[in-house]
Amino acid sequence: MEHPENTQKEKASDDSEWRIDLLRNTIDEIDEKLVRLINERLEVALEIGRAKAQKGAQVLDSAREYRVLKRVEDLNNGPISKDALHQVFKQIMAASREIQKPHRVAYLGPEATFTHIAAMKHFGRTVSFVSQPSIRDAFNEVEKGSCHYGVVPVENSIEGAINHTLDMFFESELKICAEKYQTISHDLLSKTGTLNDIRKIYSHQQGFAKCRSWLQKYLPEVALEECGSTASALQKTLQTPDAAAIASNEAAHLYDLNVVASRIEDAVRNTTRFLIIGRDDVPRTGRDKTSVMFVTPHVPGALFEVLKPMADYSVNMVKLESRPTKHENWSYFFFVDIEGHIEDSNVKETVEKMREICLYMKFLGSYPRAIEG
Ligand SMILES: O=C(O)C(=O)C[C@]1(C(=O)O)C=C[C@@H](O)C=C1
Repeated sequence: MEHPENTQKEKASDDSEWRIDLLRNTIDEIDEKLVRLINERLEVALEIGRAKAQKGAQVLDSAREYRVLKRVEDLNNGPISKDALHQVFKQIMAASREIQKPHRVAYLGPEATFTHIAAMKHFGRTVSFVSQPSIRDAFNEVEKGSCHYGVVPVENSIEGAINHTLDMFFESELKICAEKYQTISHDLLSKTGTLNDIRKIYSHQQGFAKCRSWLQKYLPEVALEECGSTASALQKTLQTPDAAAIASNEAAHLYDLNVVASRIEDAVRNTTRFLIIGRDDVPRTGRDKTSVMFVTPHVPGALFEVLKPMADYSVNMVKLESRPTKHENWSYFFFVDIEGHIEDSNVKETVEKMREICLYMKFLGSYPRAIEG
């Protein structure tokens, strides 16, 4: 005779299976509605695209996208997290842009670098991303029109400014259309996702340097093989079941790998700020940043005089950076980020006053202020 406890367990398991099937039917019904609604939304976006094409307006409207994200965030009562909701809507809006007009985005490569990750997070995955060998190439691709936007790093919270990017703004007519903060953190990724399976680790030399203590503590016997890029470390890991790669968490999705361990770097995590460069004038959102570059006259107190209008018009400066002009010894370009949009009267007045005092001044763009993290 069968043990009564066993029959009870079997019955409970049958019940659960039946319940899961039922709930999955409900999910299928919801998915049907979602697909219909997403396509309905895309039809409307297509109409907007036609209207934009008629009046010669650009496809991407960062200010509108910001407002859409803010609105759905305010509507949300959970359980979906704010981040997950943002990701869903960013993908939907990327699909809208794609059917309005497919975009190409140049980024400082190679593939799977943090610039690539930041670009994908900003634009969504449906855009075509074109890897570039240098910051100059990323600017050039957008300037000659083969890409709509470029994504380049501009500063790191620990290592400071990325000088190549700042210097390019002197030569280039491109503007800053948006900014994106990306946490720089390393994960260990493998096919199985299990620490005990790992016999070899592939990484770019920087990955090994940044994660030395963790590797020594948890995988002291494992062979380390340096690769020319994170992309090649990931490719090799895909082909080697007992290997792992050091890369960003997002690279796990990109290469269909599993996370063995997260945040394995020795030092505190740092953040890089990336700029989205293009030709657009971005409308005001009410939560913006404006960037300008200038050269002051060579007289005592000149920098003080140039910055004074900010105090006079109550404008908050959030960054000041300097770079040699390379035309004359000890002469500098200053880069300033201030809060507000060039259409805000106090920002406009400030920039105009500054322009009167400066030897050279260039407006680099007003764009929505990004949230760190
Ligand atoms: O509102 C627009 O301008 C649209 O084209 C629609 C939409 C969206 O999907 O919500 C798509 C692209 C724009 O960047 C902004 C918003």
